[in-house]
Amino acid sequence: MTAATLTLALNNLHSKLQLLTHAPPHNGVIQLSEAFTGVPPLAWLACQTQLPKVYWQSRGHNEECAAIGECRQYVFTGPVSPEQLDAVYQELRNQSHGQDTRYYGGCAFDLSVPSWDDFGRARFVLPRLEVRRNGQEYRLLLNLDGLTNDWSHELKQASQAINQIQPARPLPAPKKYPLLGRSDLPNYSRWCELVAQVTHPEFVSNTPKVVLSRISQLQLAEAVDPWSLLALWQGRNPNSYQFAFQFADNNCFISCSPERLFKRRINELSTEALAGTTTRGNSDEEDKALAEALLKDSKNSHENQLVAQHIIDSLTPLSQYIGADETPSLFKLNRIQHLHRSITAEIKPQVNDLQLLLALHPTPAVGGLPRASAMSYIRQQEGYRRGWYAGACGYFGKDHSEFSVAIRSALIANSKISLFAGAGIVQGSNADAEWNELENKLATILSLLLEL
Ligand SMILES: C=C(O[C@@H]1C=C(C(=O)O)C=C[C@H]1O)C(=O)O
Ligand SMILES: [Mg+2]
Repeated sequence: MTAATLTLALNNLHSKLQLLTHAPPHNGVIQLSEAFTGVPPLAWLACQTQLPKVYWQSRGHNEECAAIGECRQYVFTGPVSPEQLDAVYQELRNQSHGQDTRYYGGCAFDLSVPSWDDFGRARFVLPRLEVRRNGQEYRLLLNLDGLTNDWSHELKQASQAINQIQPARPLPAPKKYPLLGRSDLPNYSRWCELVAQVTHPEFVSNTPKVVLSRISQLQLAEAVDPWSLLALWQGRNPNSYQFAFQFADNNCFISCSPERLFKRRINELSTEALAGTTTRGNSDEEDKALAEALLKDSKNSHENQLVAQHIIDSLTPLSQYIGADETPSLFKLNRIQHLHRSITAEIKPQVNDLQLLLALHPTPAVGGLPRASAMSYIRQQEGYRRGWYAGACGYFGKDHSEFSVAIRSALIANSKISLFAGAGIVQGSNADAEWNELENKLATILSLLLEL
């Protein structure tokens, strides 16, 4: 049997909805699914008019999802405790009734401080409609809330969502934008002060690592299309995650992050320590020399080792078994290369995704060590709100869950784009070299946006 086109799949969903007119089959989420021939998910999503919009592509490109609208949404704008998150998480689990439902979303870098408007400190969406690709197979999914006390309204909403689907058009051609202004916070001189403070021997003896970061706000001459920009970014770093969250008009968070927070398949967990950075060479020879120097460098090895050890310590109480690469290998990106250690674990049967998320996030790759003192320093000294930058973004599902660390990311509001970059500061860090590391981490996105 050949799979249906998108139009046919939408019609089939409509027909399935008609069969549910009288009552929901059970008191949970009801998921309708149709196989179809597929559409390019990012281009399709760019054309949709319903919010929120969520895009997710796994590292390795095997899984991709474009989702729109909401069947349910959980937003925490104020202070949120692990207990509150757990209560919501348990509710979601109980409603899935064995179906392949996914809650997409994320949490801010620091749950204890205000996040960005429109995003919240933590936010998870069960989308109304999803295009999901697994390898070459596409499915169109529709979620319905069977717990509602107005089922006919729920059906009407779902049917409207189907009717409002727009056909996919190709993404606008890539273009460069004239730069009207740029501001960095912290600026270079403040950065030097901060690095001096956190590398002071007395400070280091209590807090061996703090990941300091910077927001670079660019004012461009025209509005940026987040979807085209993400597609370009994806082309440059295919071995990264790509994701986007848009909850309000003209405010979209995109990321092309190399870093996995965790991936769970039933009880098999994969995570990693990605920390330690150098540039790429202009020739194979130079690239190899830079790689070898990175592998030998004690400051970079220390950055990576602290992350690996902390992840192992945090996961040990939650795992039956845990294993990690003893020595780092290289993770190469378009303009930089990192040190990387894989960590795998078999988690204990009663351990859930929320426990994993809270145990791991934020890792010392983006926060520091010990977590509490590094976070407290960042909160007091960094001077801007990180919001979802360096937060955890991804999805919770039944058998599969995956989260990435939202670095190499940008917040786009029309012609204003905020870029973020951080660097792990440890004993032996030099302010100039770390400032250059920030620049190197922005090199790919800047080369896509600006005529350089
Ligand atoms: C914090 C960022 O990256 C992190 C810091 C790194 C480092 O200092 O070497 C490397 C990878 C990430 O763990 C970022 O890109 O914003
Ligand atoms: Mg570094």
